[in-house]
Amino acid sequence: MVKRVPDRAEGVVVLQLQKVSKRYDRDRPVLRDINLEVAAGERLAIVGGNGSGKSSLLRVIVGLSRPSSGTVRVPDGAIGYVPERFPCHDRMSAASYLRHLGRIRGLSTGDARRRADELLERLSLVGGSRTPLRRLSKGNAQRVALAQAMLVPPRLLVLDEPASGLAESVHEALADLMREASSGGAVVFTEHNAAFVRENATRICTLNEGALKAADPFAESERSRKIVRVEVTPKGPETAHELDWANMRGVVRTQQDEDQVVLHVLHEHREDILWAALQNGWSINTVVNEK
Ligand SMILES: Nc1ncnc2c1ncn2[C@@H]1O[C@H](COP(=O)(O)OP(=O)(O)OP(=O)(O)O)[C@@H](O)[C@H]1O
Repeated sequence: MVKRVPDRAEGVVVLQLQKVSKRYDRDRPVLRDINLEVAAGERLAIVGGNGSGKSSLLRVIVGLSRPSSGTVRVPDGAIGYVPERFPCHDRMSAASYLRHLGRIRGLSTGDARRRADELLERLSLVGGSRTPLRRLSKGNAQRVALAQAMLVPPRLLVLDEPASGLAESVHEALADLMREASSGGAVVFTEHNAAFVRENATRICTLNEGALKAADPFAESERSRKIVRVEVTPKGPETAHELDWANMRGVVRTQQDEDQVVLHVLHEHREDILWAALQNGWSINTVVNEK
């Protein structure tokens, strides 16, 4: 059952799940008796392994999938949703698509155009806003998906792995949009990029065996696991390939330090990261244990 929460005041609960379970066919439940409250101002990250049910939970929240049992209460205002893969096979350009959607969502033609242009500029759509949707790369389609979710300020913004498919150069713009959304509502997102979660979530929950628990697994993993500091530099613009270090498995944090990139890497992934650097024409300057 899906109900609407009428209260629009700041700080109040905008999303509430009560004993929500989901099973596909006769399989064992993907979600079991999930209770969750998210208040305005929060940016909640749901983390968990592959297949743990994160996307299923988000689809239940936005109403694309019905819970097998339990109640989902959503806010009265707009809900913005960005799926893991944004299907865009249309010949329409990104700008026209967003303008049309803006009109459908109640904006005037001028406001829809201005908001679409502003969002595409903030998200640095590569190739320009006149490119037909079906010619967009996955990362650029993801930028249009984010823009459509933010056309009208959503009361609840739901993002399925927003950073993973996006170039690191756009992560700050993404984080900015998430802060903007949580200033007037709440954000719920899933993400495999640990550094992005740590920097942008105000709260973290883990999904495991269908159960949702409050946790900060990254703080815990950093306390209990060995971190290695690896400093790398590209050998030269012609020889080194650009690498998306922050999205690599085992990298918990990255920093730019003049011309070198400082990587904080989980010890067990150290060899993979060093191998990736060497394979892609990067020099390894330092490798030291952090503790
Ligand atoms: N429409 C569906 N019909 C049947 N089974 C499904 C459906 N959608 C998801 N599942 C199954 O439910 C389980 C959870 O899938 P889900 O995509 O929600 O996990 P996830 O945590 O988002 O995974 P990932 O991190 O790999 O994206 C998986 O076993 C998946 O195969």
